[in-house]
Amino acid sequence: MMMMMKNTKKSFRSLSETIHSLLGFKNETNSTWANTVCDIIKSLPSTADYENDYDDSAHGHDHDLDEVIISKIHGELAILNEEVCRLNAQRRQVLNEFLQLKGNIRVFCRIRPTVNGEKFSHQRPVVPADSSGILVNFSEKKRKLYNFDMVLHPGSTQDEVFSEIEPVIKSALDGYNVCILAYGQTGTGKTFTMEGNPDCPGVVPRTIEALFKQAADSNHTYLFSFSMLEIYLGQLKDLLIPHARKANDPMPTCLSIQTDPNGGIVIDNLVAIQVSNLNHAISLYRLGSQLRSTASTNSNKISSRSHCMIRMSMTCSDATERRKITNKIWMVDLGGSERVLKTKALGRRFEEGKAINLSLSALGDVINALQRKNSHIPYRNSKLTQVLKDSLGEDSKTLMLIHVSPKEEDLCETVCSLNFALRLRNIHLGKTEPNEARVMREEAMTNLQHEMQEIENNRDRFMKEIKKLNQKLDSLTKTSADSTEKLDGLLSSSLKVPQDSDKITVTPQSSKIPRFMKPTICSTRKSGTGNQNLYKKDIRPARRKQLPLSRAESVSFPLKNMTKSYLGSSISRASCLVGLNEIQTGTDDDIDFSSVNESEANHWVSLHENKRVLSNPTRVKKSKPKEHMKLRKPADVKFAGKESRFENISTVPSTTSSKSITGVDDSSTECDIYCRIVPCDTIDDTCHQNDYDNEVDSTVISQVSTQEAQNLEACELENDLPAKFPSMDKIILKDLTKNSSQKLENEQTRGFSDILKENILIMYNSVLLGLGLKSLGFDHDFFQALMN
Ligand SMILES: Nc1ncnc2c1ncn2[C@@H]1O[C@H](COP(=O)(O)OP(=O)(O)OP(=O)(O)O)[C@@H](O)[C@H]1O
Repeated sequence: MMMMMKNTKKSFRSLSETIHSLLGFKNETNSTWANTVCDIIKSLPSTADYENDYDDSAHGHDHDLDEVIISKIHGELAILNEEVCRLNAQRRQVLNEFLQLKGNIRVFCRIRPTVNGEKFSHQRPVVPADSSGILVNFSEKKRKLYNFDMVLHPGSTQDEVFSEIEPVIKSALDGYNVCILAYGQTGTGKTFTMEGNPDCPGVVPRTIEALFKQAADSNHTYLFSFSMLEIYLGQLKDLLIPHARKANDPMPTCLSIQTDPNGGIVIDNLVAIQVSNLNHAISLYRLGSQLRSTASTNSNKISSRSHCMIRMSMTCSDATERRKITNKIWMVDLGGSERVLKTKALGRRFEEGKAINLSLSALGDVINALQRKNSHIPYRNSKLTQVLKDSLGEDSKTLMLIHVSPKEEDLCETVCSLNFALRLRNIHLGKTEPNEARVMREEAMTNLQHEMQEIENNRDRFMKEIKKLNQKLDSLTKTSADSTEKLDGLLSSSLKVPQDSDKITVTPQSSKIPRFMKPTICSTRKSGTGNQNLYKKDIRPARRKQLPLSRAESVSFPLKNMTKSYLGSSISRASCLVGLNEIQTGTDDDIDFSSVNESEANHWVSLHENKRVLSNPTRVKKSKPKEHMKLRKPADVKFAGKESRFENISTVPSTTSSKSITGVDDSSTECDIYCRIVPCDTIDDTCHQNDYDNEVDSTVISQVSTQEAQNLEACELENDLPAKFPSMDKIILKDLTKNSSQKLENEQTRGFSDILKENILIMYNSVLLGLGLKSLGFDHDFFQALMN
């Protein structure tokens, strides 16, 4: 490259010498363009200058030092990352041991506080005994203690509940399937625990938040997707797809449960939406919650009549040590168990209650069989257990949150719930765990917790170190990129190196070139030179290029009849169609894609592990043409007949020309098009009409007198000028007519031989200049422009 540059430099010199020697008559001719050519050549940097600059910027000591530091940082980062991976694996192992000691199926009990002025007799029926026991008072003499992994007393906060759940979220990120279930009688606070309210968010929003946070803190990249369904009357319903409400509404796609070759559960047709942040996931959760089947019952004003299941799937491909590449966390708000006789439910409510009780019983059977390590696990007895099949077994973590009512009249249901929980727990830990064994277990758990804390502290330290190094690396690479850019700038200001050619093209400094020598924008575009700087990162596409109608990545989505809380959030295709009040459809075919074309729709829904995964779609708004852009529309514009005529117009001061003539402020690439477009509001229509109809042939001018020619030209020019600028057009007109009269005067005073001589001389010089410039790499377009 250096050799090439030197050779070219030689050719610059020889060109300048050649032109100087060949144009020995330069002084006689006194042509301004010949002087300008010499100026250009003189202004070219000398070889020595270039070499110095190049050496300074590209081969400086700083640059070398940076390179050394960068490679050192890379080395350190590799070691630190390895260390973090090792600590992650260690932490995972310790956490797993800890959870195993705690129990892969853990059972908590939450006692609902009194609400809405509920009153009690002198003795409360359900009282927390200690942190893990509940005392049930059947009568004054008869009491029974129930033990759990943890008891959450009536005054417990959502924070306290979540702190018990948090360790399993780490397990989920480690690749284990996790299942969090809220079980209990109707009206005992299951939905409150899982969903919460804006003031006290529940387990679902907190879990999602923790997932995103912990994923961001880890040194891996996770991809999350959100799904939500309900099991209503034994049927699976996608809560991100609107249900049919009217008779003629199409039925939603049927969800079916399949098992993949690895034993994983796949729900066919379930919508899974990739979520990149908490807000996105929460807006989907809210949307799904609104579609839940609820009804008012004797026990609860807004009673859930189904099992609501929220699934967050996570994929992490860059952590080989993870249990699975893709795993999931299920958060299930189970339907309330109820005594149908007590609730006096009839008809549909009765059917709902029956279906809920049946599936809850099936769930109890499955967990019981799992704990007993039975050879047959009765998963197939309900849809609920089929869906949770791969999240309840050995290789997963289960949390059961049992909810009980504090009311005496609910004692029977409370005892049922407690017995259900006991059945799960007793099997896991053994009915009578000796005290000694329990103490040892607890001690081991505390040690493991400390060990885990230490590992996490070390890991955090390393992570901080990695972050610091990365920042340093960024700043160093930026510096080196800056210096490269500086070098590029230097190169492009003097020598332009085309990517695909070994030729070096000289780009003369535009300010030094007379206007007639500048290539037109059209020619630069054709030749790929000009504004398209090869080294510029953001090469702007020509404006004419239409933007694609939709992008794969999401920003926002137009929502029909969406409540205020959803506005501005990214929502699924389903939500786009939901219209909440106007529920329409559920199938791919039925979905109202009226605002979306077919290819877009296909783009949104991609198959991901047999699931329908909606990549977050974005509808790119067709923006209304701006006022000044409207001027470009054919109906609104008039084309000046000749380029030369336009050029006259373009001499109108910049404020006018930039707005009214080009209509573009920054796109130089489009300039050659819009330059020729004159908006109708800047040209008087009558004048313009004359302009075309009465266009004067230039040959006529030679036949008329000088004065007539002047008048005619002035008249023509006057017609061309915008009527809006009377003062300015007079000035321009005066200048132009003056020039043309001078020209005619010269024509008359000089003899024919003089004119011929001058023309030959110009031609001769042009050829010489052409030969010289050709050797510098100027292309055909340039000469065309020159000739024009
Ligand atoms: N821990 C709590 N603190 C304050 N209010 C609570 C608590 N638990 C429940 N509630 C209140 O009790 C009422 C019933 O709760 P919720 O709807 O969550 O019960 P549920 O078990 O989900 O009922 P269902 O099974 O019928 O859906 C609600 O008004 C809720 O706000």
